[in-house]
Amino acid sequence: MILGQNQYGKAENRVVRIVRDGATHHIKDLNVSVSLSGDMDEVHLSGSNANVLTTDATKNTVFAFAKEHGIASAEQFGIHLARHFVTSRQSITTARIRVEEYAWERIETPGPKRHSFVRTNQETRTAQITYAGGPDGWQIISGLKDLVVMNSTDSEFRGYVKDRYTTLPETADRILATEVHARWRHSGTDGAEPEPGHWDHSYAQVREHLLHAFAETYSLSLQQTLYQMGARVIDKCPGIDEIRLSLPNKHHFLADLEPFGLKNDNEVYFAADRPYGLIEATILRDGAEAGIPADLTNL
Ligand SMILES: O=c1[nH]c(=O)c2[nH]c(=O)[nH]c2[nH]1
Repeated sequence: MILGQNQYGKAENRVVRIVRDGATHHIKDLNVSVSLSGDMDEVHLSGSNANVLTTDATKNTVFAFAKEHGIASAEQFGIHLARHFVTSRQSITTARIRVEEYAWERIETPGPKRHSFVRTNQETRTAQITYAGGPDGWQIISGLKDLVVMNSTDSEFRGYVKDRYTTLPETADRILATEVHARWRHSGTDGAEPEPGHWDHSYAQVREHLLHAFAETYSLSLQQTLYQMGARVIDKCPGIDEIRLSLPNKHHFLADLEPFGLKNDNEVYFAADRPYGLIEATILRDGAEAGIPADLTNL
């Protein structure tokens, strides 16, 4: 038998970095997972730990880098870490850094103190940085998850296959709601430090395009809406070659009010949490090769 693909590292390092600018403080709150691979046959086969950088040290590196380099963005922090692991040890050939970022909003109060925050309840920003060495060894995938959106009209669903198990009534006016889970891959990344604010600006742009495309599309299906959302990003963001969207259809069924002698004129819905339709697709720039895995749940 042979040893197949393997990787190791410390998962879910919860690192919070405070920047104190006088009375005004800033917070970065990340969940960072490090995964290293390379010449690790012997630790599995003979038990020699000679090539093993401990997962404990990878954890320590995350916290030390938060101090030494600061956290400009999830992407930039991941780039620093990935470069460090691959360039500092010959036995490590690939580093994959996954980051979730939790957003805090300032609680604005009268007076000079600016150190209170409330966790925003919207999406979680994500990033995955993989570095396999050399100038071309970078892959940077940004993303978001749990961004819940709803259109209360301008959505229909008709003309689908009717087999003997089909009971769903056609509708020309329904609620369309989903929880956006998106990943997008940046092209031409060489790990160089872009201008300050680059990654935040890029993130804000993609988020805006996704939301606007969702709002502006008259939907004939969630599949069609998904394509419009992804296509908008590829069209408007030249530095992004690929985007994958995973959209659960958060079904809203008309509540049956007839037993109570009430007419339901598209006003009262039952928001079902499961089961849900799950609509997923990748949209690619012409000529680009797919690099984002199909199953986003582990990303
Ligand atoms: O937008 C939709 N796409 C489907 O494929 C589907 N299937 C279903 O039952 N409802 C919906 N809605």
